[in-house]
Amino acid sequence: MSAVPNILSIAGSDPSGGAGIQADLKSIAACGGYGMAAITALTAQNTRGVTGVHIPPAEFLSAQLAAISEDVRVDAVKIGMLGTAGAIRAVTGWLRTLPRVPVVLDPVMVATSGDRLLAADADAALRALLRMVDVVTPNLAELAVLAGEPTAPSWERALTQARAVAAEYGVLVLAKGGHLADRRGGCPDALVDSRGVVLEVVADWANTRNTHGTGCSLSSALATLYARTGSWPDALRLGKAWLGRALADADALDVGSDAGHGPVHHFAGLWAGERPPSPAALVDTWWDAIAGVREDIDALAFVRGLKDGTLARADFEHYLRQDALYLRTYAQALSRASALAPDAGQQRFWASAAAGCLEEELQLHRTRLGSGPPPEPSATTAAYLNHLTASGRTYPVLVAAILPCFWLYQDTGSRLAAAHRDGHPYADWLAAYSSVEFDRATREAVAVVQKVALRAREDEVADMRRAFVESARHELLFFAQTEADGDPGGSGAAFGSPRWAVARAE
Ligand SMILES: Nc1ncnc2c1ncn2[C@@H]1O[C@H](COP(=O)(O)OP(=O)(O)OP(=O)(O)O)[C@@H](O)[C@H]1O
Ligand SMILES: Cc1ncc(CO)c(N)n1
Repeated sequence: MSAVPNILSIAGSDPSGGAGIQADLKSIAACGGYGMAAITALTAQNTRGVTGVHIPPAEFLSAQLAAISEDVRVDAVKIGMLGTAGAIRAVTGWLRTLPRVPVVLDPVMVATSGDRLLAADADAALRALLRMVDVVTPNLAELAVLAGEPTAPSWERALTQARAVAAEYGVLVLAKGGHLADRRGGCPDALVDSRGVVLEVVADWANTRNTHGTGCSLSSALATLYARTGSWPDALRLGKAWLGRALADADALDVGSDAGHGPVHHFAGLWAGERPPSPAALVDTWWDAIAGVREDIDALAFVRGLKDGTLARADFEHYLRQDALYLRTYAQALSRASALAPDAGQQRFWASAAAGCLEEELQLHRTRLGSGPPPEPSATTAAYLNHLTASGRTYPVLVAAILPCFWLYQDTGSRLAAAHRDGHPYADWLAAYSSVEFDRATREAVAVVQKVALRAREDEVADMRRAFVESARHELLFFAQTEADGDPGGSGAAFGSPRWAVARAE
């Protein structure tokens, strides 16, 4: 079987190319699918609005659908403008003839311009169709119609409506925040089931008028990326990152007059040399890839001794000496990430992490280890530092290599924290790595790396993942180097701050 999924759009035509099947086919191609289109309606439309709608007989829609499914394997379906109750019934009837296929329904009722795109008597038919789909992607106004309420005045209310719709129709609801009046936070979208939010993704607001067809584009991207990943949350993460790029570069196109809303740039990433959004770019899959390393860390005598307090002080101090040395070069890697960062938010995050890391290193020396000369790096420490330095050639690979140092310590620290009790000889260490500040810094670091990975080319993503996995292996070896150096050293003073700074990237 080909790795390229066959994606069918059942939707209306927008001859100006920004919405409808034209947007769907571009989105499907940009996201790595083979696009097909069964046309429900012709609109006469441009970036300023809809001037006419022509709907062919529903029987002809049925004929198009039958022609496709008699011949072509359909891996996912996106449904957009349906126009009439007859068209909806044709689609519902056709879906019943198919083996199980993932379906995304964008319940197109009105265009961005305010023009009506669904007949008033089609409501009941649409609700029947709703029960047959996997995901429905209403904007705020459409969500309100489906929920039978006024348009939500707040995002919280929209989420409540989404949950009610999910429960009533047995679907996932993607509530979209593109029309929110309150633009103080980012632009939120949330995948909601009958129990509540499954995944919320908050995007930066794109400062552009060119948002025509974003709804069509996102729903086709979701269908395509679901066919490629088998996961709706993953499809949403990838689809939103792709749409964000298409919105950010929308003004590079010159389509329509200033009075209208132009299209987004579906191929912005591809034309810049990137590959279609890749499931391998999801950092959660990297985390899964190091499950064995994480198990090995938990099983180390050093980590078990740290947890229950039986670890020999000399072993702990040997580790700390190497760690102080490590942190000095790690801070240089963080500073280099700051220097290479593409925007001020990321620049600031890495710079303050570097500063926090150096403070920690000084504190380690002063309190636990006294003021003796720095030790020689062990072979293990040197190997890890060489890897970090070698990863510093490009920003994406560097930040991927930096990440396990945050993530594995936060993960290990939060699990060891259960052992935290008065009189524990390493209580200060346990507290530092399970602090809320360190949790927050780690979340932020993961989010930054995720953002970078989703914008990277496929070969860069592969390099990032390799660098991440290699750093994780070095973390394991680093914990494992517990041979004592014979010097009992300092006095068990407190770690005031966690290992890294806690600034936020945005
Ligand atoms: N200015 C913007 N900046 C960032 N994201 C946006 C912006 N406008 C819309 N989006 C995103 O675009 C997608 C479509 O959202 P929206 O709520 O506009 O749906 P819609 O009304 O169905 O779209 P359409 O404009 O095609 O009718 C969502 O993922 C939303 O978050
Ligand atoms: C054909 C068509 N489908 C959907 C929309 C919604 O944006 C539109 N404007 N035109």
